[in-house]
Amino acid sequence: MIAEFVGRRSVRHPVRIVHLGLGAFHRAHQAWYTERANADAVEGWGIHAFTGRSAAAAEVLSAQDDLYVLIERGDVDTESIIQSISAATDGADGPAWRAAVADPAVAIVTVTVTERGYRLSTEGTLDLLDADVQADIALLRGGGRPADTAAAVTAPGRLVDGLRARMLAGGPGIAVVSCDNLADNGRATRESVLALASAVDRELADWIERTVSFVSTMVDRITPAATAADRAIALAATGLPDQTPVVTEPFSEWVLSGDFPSGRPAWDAAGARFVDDIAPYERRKLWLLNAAHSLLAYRGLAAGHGTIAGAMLDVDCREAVEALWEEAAEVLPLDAPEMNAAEIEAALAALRSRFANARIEHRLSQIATDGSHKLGPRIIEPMRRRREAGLAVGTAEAGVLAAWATHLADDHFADPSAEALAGELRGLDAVDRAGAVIRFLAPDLADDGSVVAAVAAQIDTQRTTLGARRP
Ligand SMILES: NC(=O)c1ccc[n+]([C@@H]2O[C@H](COP(=O)([O-])OP(=O)(O)OC[C@H]3O[C@@H](n4cnc5c(N)ncnc54)[C@H](O)[C@@H]3O)[C@@H](O)[C@H]2O)c1
Ligand SMILES: O=P(O)(O)OC[C@@H](O)[C@@H](O)[C@H](O)[C@H](O)CO
Repeated sequence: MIAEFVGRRSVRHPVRIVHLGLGAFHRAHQAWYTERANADAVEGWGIHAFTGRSAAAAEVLSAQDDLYVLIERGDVDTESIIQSISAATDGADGPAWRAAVADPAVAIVTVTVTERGYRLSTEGTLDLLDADVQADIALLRGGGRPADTAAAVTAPGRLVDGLRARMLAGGPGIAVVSCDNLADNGRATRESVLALASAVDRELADWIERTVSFVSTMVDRITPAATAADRAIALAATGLPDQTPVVTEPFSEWVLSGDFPSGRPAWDAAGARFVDDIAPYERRKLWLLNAAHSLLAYRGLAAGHGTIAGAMLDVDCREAVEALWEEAAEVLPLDAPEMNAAEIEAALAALRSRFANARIEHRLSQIATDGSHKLGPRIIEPMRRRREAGLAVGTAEAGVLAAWATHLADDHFADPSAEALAGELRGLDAVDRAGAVIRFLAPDLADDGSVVAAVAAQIDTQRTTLGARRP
């Protein structure tokens, strides 16, 4: 262990939460809520965190006694050392994963594996044609003693694998809590897990239906990737040579809906809210914050900006964001106790200030990744709601799809699921590009001529505007 970390831990809580996807966001959000809930608890909750794709994050954290520095960055930085993670392991370690999920003391599995990690098709169901999903089904059908076999590749595969180990061990009920930016993320996780489990073993699928609760959540805390400068700041503030500090904004929100059959930490004491219906909260967040992030990513990159705060200084981008918010607000559901026009105005006021925080360097290139998985819940859903309500297609919403089409056709992009579409887009005129993008993201809207026309018009307008701005 790195010498400076020796003796810095004051407590190691027993593991009662397993996490899949050991990234920055988990450590800024769920681990932070758990840390705060543990502060006043007689019995604390420890997290055993598993990586999603590579072993690196677990190796680095283990070498630091599973401690890290959280830098909350507002007008000034506030650093704290987080101790709620009790162990960190490579998610490809099948036996360790199964043992962790099967442990009867474990009551919760939290998940942050990115939108793409759920392996959903554009219809929002598990993509059974995905080669990795097929490989997981074959692996899990292979039988043998689960403790000995290799790890599943996909997140749904890993969940099914872990839950099967729990079933075989006669384990009690457990809550699976998705913390990714998907619409109705609990239902999406449940359906993916059940689809995969059913393809493996009917008895297992029945056990999951009876025993496992899938909790839906709205999660919010802007957490960009940390930099080398942040490592130096963590060292200066704490004396710890943290190789993996986390930088986040002071704001945070967590709304949860669902059952915890084997208990949970007092996350509510740390500010989380438990509600009956997640939809109003999740739509408010996806349609306002995340939608605006995607707008700024594609339009901001095209205009030469690097960060959210930088793009918000650009009048064209800022006006487009305000227009997008107006379009979304017209169809936001107002049927939760705290959800009314005043609450939406308050959320927008907070967003204007959060997006302007230039000390949070949220790279547009990070947000621009995997648009094919992000634009459905962020842009297509509110656009669909507007059409269902008989409203005109929002020009700002259409503008995000136009900017994405241009991004795919002209720029380097990071979105493996959109590679075929990008090839198709090159060389098409605006109307055909718009049609291809809509057919890809929302086949049900492809016959809506107004949608295609609005996106095509935005492709032309953005080309002209950007052309005029170039020196
Ligand atoms: N960063 C934020 O501001 C923020 C805020 C709210 C929600 N989130 C959610 O958390 C997710 C992760 O964000 P982050 O900042 O921790 O990113 P990160 O890059 O720091 O970590 C991503 C984690 O997901 C895993 N992962 C990536 N692709 C995967 C795949 N295909 N299958 C399984 N695991 C995979 C990685 O191994 C890693 O553990 C986001 O995609 C989003 O859904 C992030
Ligand atoms: O994290 P992603 O890749 O799903 O999306 C990028 C951002 O829009 C997102 O991370 C927000 O910062 C976050 O959802 C804020 O709570």
